[in-house]
Amino acid sequence: MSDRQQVTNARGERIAIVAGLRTPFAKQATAFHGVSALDMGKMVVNELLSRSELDPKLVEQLVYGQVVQMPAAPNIAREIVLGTGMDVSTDAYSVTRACATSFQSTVNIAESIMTGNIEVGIAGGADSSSVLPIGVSKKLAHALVDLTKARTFGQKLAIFRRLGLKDLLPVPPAVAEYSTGLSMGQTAEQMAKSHGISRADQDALAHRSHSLAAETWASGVLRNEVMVAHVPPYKSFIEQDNNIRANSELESYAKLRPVFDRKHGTVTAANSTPLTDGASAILLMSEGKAKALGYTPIGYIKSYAFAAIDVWEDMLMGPSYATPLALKRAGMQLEDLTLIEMHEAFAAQALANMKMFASKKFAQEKLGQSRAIGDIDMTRFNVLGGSIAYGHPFAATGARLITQMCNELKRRGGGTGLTTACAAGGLGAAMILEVE
Ligand SMILES: CC(=O)SCCNC(=O)CCNC(=O)[C@H](O)C(C)(C)COP(=O)(O)OP(=O)(O)OC[C@H]1O[C@@H](n2cnc3c(N)ncnc32)[C@H](O)[C@@H]1OP(=O)(O)O
Repeated sequence: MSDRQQVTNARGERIAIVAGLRTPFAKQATAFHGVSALDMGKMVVNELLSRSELDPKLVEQLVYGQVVQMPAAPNIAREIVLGTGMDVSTDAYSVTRACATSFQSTVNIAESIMTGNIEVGIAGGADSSSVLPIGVSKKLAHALVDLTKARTFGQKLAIFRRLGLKDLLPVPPAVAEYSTGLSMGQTAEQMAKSHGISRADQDALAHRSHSLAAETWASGVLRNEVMVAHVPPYKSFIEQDNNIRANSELESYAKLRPVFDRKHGTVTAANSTPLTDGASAILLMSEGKAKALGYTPIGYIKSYAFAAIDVWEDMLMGPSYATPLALKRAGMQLEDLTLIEMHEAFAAQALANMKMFASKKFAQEKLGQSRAIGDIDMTRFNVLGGSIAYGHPFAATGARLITQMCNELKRRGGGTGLTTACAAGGLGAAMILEVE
């Protein structure tokens, strides 16, 4: 089998990213408080269709994802189709790959186009940290099921007697690994310690992220890819990401106390992504269809790869495993890339991955290759700032990275760009995009 990946349909046409759009990203319980991921998903898909002036009937498939699932609407993709002006016959299904979910939905649509099953599709993802499926304790859930079977008052009373007061408390979903119980922040702490990532370096990366993102917003370039979101019940709107700190002082980062290891830790609110609400979407077509409909694509998918590693150690190291695969499949080396965009879950995680990109030892021992992935040139890395500043509505981030990369490459006159993300479950995603 060849290492190279042919990201085309049977006619040899590339997979075109015709347009990408997102809502502004808002910190938990701020502008999108009370607005579900589904509602944000509907907003962004509606606006994408309207801005693209595309007849919704032409969209043959919509693949969408949400990391924090809402039990009331488990197939968010189909609800988006039914809740927007889309044709009811548009096929729709939902996927999850934790923080790399919209990489996955993009690949699903791309693969549907590659096989010739469809010519036009929409991918994306949305998450809300403000509208959550707040659950009940295991004991209460057990009792509630038993109650439906109890016939007599005495049987019902006996079931209630099994419960203590604390069993009645609501249980919010944890941002933690199911199999290890470790929170993402604890994993970031673990990675900072095992890879010797200092607090100062983490704060400096976070500060860089905010400064670049603030400059990017000030330049106006994000207006093309970030919609103004009118927030139900339509008395307010949000037009810009609200986590970004313009003119923040690096000294103020150093003052914060670590969150996940209060005594010996280095991971703080400033060098972590915040809990965020937001949605994104991408319109994909075969190159021929895009041309026939008169669109100029913003980019094409050159290669992609997913990887999976252990969850007990270095769980957020996915980019260091997925990137070499995507590079190999594109027939490229890291230094050939015009730009690199890595999801910053935590500064410690991004810095540990950057360190492993440069490590020959890591390449030999973990990847079975003699050469390091490559040194990251900071003038090409997260040039518009990263997730620490923009925020990270889990399922929406991949599509943000892809769209932002295509548009930035275009502004620079074209080239190739890597987008990569770590994800819970020890997963990693990487996609190389080419722009003319
Ligand atoms: C694959 C993956 O992507 S894994 C990642 C998944 N995502 C996560 O796990 C989310 C991680 N993040 C979190 O859980 C939360 O954001 C936390 C726990 C780190 C912080 O939560 P909170 O304490 O609610 O953050 P909050 O925004 O209130 O900030 C705390 C303080 O730090 C301050 N602060 C935050 N950022 C900065 C900054 N850049 N500079 C200076 N001060 C800052 C805030 O102003 C606030 O100060 P105050 O208490 O005086 O008001």
